[in-house]
Order: sequence, then C-alpha cells, then structure tokens
Amino acid sequence: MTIQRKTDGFWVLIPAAGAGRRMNAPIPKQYLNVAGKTVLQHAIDRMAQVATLTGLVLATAPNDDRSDVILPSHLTCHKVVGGAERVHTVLAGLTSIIAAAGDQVWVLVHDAARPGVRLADVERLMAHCVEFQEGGLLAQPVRDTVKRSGSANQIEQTLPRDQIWLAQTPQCFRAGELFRALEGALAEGLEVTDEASAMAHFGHVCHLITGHWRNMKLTEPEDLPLIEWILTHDE
Ligand SMILES: Nc1ccn([C@@H]2O[C@H](COP(=O)(O)OP(=O)(O)OP(=O)(O)O)[C@@H](O)[C@H]2O)c(=O)n1
Ligand SMILES: C[C@](O)(CO)[C@H](O)COP(=O)(O)O
Repeated sequence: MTIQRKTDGFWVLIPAAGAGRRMNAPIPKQYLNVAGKTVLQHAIDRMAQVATLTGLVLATAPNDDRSDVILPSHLTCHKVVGGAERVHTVLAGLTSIIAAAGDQVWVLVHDAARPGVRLADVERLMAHCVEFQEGGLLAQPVRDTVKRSGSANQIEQTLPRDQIWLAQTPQCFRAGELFRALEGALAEGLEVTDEASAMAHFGHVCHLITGHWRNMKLTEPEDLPLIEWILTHDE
C-alpha cells in the first residue's frame, strides 16, 4: 500500500449542479447573467485568482449541456457530472480530484452561487489550514440576537450569539478525509448540507474563519440586486 505524503496542494471544487428552485428563474440561478458574466463564471474567475492552486473541478447537472463556461487555462481543470443533492455532487468532484492528485490534497469546495467571495478571505482560510493542518470554512458571526423557535414559531430559546456563525464556502478539507466523511454521513442517513457538518460528525476539527456578507449565497429573487451590487462595487 503506498502511503501518500501529506501535501499542501490545493484544488477548487465548484458544485454547480443545482436547479435553483428557490430562485424561481427560467434557468438555473448559476447561469443568470449579472454584471456581464454568469454567476458561475464570476465564482470560477474569483477562485481561479487564488495563488498556488493546482486544479479546479466543475460539477454540473447531468442534463447541463452549456459549453460557455470558461475554465482557467493556468490550472488543471476537469468537468464532472453532479448528483441529486449537493453532497452527491461534491462526492463526484472529489472522486475526480482523488484520481488525479491523490487523497491528501486540500480541496476548497465553493458554491457556484457565491460569486462575491473575497480572495483575501480564501487565502486566510488556506493559510489557517496549512498552519494547523486541520480543515475549516469561511463563516460569518451573527450580529442579531438569535432565537430558536418551537413548532408554532414561538420562541423556545435565545441562543448565545457569540457562539453562532453562518456557514459559507469555501469549506476546505483534505480530499480523502472529506470523501470518507461524506460517504459515512450518507450511510448513517444524516442530512448533509455542507462539508463541515460531516467532518465534525466524525470528529475532525473544523476552524471557523471570519468571512464577509459579500460572500452571500444567491438563493431567492430578492438576492439578485444585492449580488449585482456586490459584483459592481469592488471593496
Ligand atoms: N444537486 C446539487 C444541488 C446544489 N448544488 C450546488 O450547491 C450550491 C448551493 O446550493 P443551493 O443554493 O441550494 O442551490 P440549488 O440547490 O440550486 O438551489 P435550490 O435549493 O433553491 O434548488 C449551488 O452552487 C448549487 O449549484 C449542486 O452542485 N448539486
Ligand atoms: C454549503 C452552504 O452554502 C453553507 O451555508 C449551504 O449549506 C448550502 O445549502 P443549500 O441548501 O444547498 O443552499
């Protein structure tokens, strides 16, 4: 059995196989045109600016035959077919990365629906992962008082907001560990809406790195003007 030495090479994995149902648009939201490019192209172009990347995998829907996505020429790029849920899409992308680069590389999983991610925040996340040799994610500390509701939307509990964060992406973990955690979470019937929840479930330390509201996820129609403002107003 060959033991792969730990490496600090980084790949990007862009899950872009969603239907965008909550957006209620005629096309999947990652293909909506904002500030001259599709949402997906903005996300790819931002992540491709990250120094020291080795490769990028784009995962799109089975019936997605769009050919207008431009992949960065300076990276090793693969396109794969995603799955029914985001977790299946991420697993498909990880399979491609592990086959190409082994299971020790770091993978930055970044939603196609988050086109406003800030390069400096991604690089802080990467540096943290290398320094601590543990994974992590961009996240935003909540600013408002946080309530947990009961079944009738009545307040059940007020939570200590200094310990509440809103998870964003990229979420960064070693490819093999992440693959095994996602597979294991699915096998246990867990609902997996992000990578860190599966990693933490299996005892991996996951560092929360402060992100920014500009890295919001395009989810519903009211988000679109905000995304357009973000993409047309550099910091
Ligand atoms: N089967 C899926 C579902 C989602 N995603 C991706 O995961 C990211 C975040 O998911 P979300 O915002 O939920 O996107 P959708 O699933 O498309 O949205 P909806 O739930 O409204 O249909 C998006 O970039 C989406 O394309 C994916 O790659 N594969
Ligand atoms: C991964 C994520 O963007 C972190 O907040 C979020 O979990 C994606 O959830 P969605 O329901 O697939 O949009």
